[in-house]
Amino acid sequence: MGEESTKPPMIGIKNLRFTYPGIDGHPPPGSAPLIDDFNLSLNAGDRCLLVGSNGAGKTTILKILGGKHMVDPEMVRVLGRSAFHDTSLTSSGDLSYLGGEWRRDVAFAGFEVSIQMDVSAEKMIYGVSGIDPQRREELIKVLDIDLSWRMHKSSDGQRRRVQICMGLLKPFKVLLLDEITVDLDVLARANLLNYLRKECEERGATIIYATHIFDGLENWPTHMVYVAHGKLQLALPLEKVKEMSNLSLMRTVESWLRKEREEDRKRRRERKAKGLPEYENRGEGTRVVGDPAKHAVRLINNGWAGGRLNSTVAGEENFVFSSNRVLRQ
Ligand SMILES: Nc1ncnc2c1ncn2[C@@H]1O[C@H](COP(=O)(O)OP(=O)(O)OP(=O)(O)O)[C@@H](O)[C@H]1O
Repeated sequence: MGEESTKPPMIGIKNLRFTYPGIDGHPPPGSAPLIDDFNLSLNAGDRCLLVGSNGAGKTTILKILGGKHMVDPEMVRVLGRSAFHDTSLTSSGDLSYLGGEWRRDVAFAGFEVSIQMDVSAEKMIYGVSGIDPQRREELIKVLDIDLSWRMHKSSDGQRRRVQICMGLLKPFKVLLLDEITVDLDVLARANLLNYLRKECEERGATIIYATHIFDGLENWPTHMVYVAHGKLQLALPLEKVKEMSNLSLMRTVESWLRKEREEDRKRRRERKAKGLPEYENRGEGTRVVGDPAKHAVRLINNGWAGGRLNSTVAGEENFVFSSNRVLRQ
């Protein structure tokens, strides 16, 4: 992907290695990296499907690219810049990340807002300043948004359309989509996919889309990236994937995941036969602090910024939720 091009890639990942940090910002001792030896390069116009089984590391990779997790700036470049360190990438709208959370970090009324508050779709969408009115009208039409929808009373699909619209208002150069079309109806999803294809073909935008849903995607991507256990398994142009397999995209991915599961099972059986634990230690992102003989506390990195998550873990005692400087929402 892009090896033959002389232009710098829109997205460049080089020897990426990442472990979720413990409370002190360091990986838990003895843990294997969650993402390891990951390399990928994407050019303008590329539309890349990121596939893999649950827990493979897709969201983690997208969050790293979206500047939400800190890594060595040389490992991940977006538009030639480090997404974590160069916050102007996201504030300018050049880099847009759309994930499953009901939150948009667009500058609306000057701060991050929840998309579930008592406010109209119109206020949300028109509250973003510096937007080309023609682009805004087109997005409202593509996503078939009724501007009078009240966000706290909308359906999940309606709210999702507004969220997607807000994420696309600025003419992004790189768009990271973490399965956000699950709530959309068939028409909204098809229209959105067409719009995104057009953005790549006409404006040279680059998109990575992590998904488990292959409806309407048969000829949508230009590239396929398959990740398993945080490691890159395949990164190929779509036509190469089609040469390798005459199955549909969904069946092709299914066959990869089946093979992966069989290999996992075999590996676990072998580990067990050797008297080793079935599962390797990949690090939980938790760490015990204090004197265990007294009242040691297990600190949990829950991936949320401080004070934003009100939650308890039923049945667990001596647990303290905390956040970490190197993780952003
Ligand atoms: N904040 C966190 N701290 C520690 N570990 C985490 C954190 N978030 C995710 N993980 C772990 O990282 C691994 C990869 O998770 P990730 O969400 O990237 O997978 P995914 O491929 O997106 O999965 P899915 O298809 O289920 O969305 C999982 O084993 C998960 O438990």
